Amino acid sequence: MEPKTITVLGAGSWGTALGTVLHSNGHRTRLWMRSEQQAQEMIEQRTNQRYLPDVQLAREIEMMTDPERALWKTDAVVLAIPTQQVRVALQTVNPYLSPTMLIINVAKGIEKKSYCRISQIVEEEVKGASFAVLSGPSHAEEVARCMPTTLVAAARSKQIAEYTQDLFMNPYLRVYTNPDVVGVELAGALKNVIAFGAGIADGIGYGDNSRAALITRGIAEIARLGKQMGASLNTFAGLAGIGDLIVTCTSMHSRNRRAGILIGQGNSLEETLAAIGMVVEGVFTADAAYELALHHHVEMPITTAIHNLLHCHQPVEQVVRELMTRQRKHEMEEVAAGHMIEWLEK
Ligand SMILES: NC(=O)c1ccc[n+]([C@@H]2O[C@H](COP(=O)([O-])OP(=O)(O)OC[C@H]3O[C@@H](n4cnc5c(N)ncnc54)[C@H](O)[C@@H]3O)[C@@H](O)[C@H]2O)c1
Ligand SMILES: O=P(O)(O)OC[C@H](O)CO
Repeated sequence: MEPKTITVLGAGSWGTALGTVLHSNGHRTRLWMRSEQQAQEMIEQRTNQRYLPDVQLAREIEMMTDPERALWKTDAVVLAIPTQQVRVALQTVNPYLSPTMLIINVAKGIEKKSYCRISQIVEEEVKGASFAVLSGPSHAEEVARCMPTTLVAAARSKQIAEYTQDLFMNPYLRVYTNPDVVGVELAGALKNVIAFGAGIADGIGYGDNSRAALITRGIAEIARLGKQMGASLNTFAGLAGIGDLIVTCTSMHSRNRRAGILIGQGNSLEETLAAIGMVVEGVFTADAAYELALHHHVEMPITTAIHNLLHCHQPVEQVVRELMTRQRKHEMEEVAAGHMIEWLEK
């Protein structure tokens, strides 16, 4: 691929890490951020001390706060902004976007109140924009250190998915394509809620059995909602689905898991978010996920439990007891629905 000009909106941990990837792939890379002070520090120190310390940033990566300069003749715009801020950020830069620019979202969440996925926010805010989503098991701390990582680039058009794949793919970052935008977006957003729950279980002092249960039953309920919303079930068995859920439920890099651990240890939500100091998407998406489940008449017991814990202030012990003592169930949906599988009479 010919070198392109790429603007990353948001210089947190993920935006900065992806900036290093794009630069090492030979693209002209610009990082746009709100804070003049942060931009100056990054220009002078060639590091992102707050969000990704100890990672050296190449001299050629440009840091800036002026949206007009950041978006001047750019080929693609990477949205690396926390979900709840994406709309306002797009409104800020909108006058400088052009219809030829591809918008690639890398944030993982669902907007509160509107219950919009990011592709829907982009559709509303930037009419006619081409869109792709890049997701999968990928902690910034490892990608920025060139540790082998796999991702999924999803777009409705094969050409856009492959263009996104080519922009990011390199010997340490392997990117697959997928046509299922809805599935990839939902998988990335909803796994954060489950990972927050897995962290809570760890914080309480529960063991590996509990974590495995949350991962397995977590992907089952994510896929159930996804299917109802038109996603492909295969997506949930892939990198953006079970792959990302595994890494987020098990890694000490995970902001969602670490936040859950602090809650499980008895800290308040306020203390927890302040201690993490970066976005904990699962906390903000839990609400929207709960509402979507209600709207689509889909059972999502773990997500509901997290929602109740966060918003109905139910004590953790009560939430766990309620989850474990629900009505007994079949594991397979087909059996639960009375289809397939012949049981022996005795
Ligand atoms: N960190 C990771 O490893 C990782 C990996 C994959 C996906 N993601 C996703 O990427 C998104 C960003 O996560 P992160 O970890 O980089 O978050 P972060 O908390 O490290 O950084 C967020 C950045 O966005 C900036 N920001 C917030 N509101 C803004 C606005 N209105 N305009 C401009 N900038 C704004 C903040 O100043 C900050 O620099 C999240 O949705 C997250 O789920 C993160
Ligand atoms: O650190 P987290 O929990 O926000 O997760 C980051 C990525 O989504 C992992 O793939």
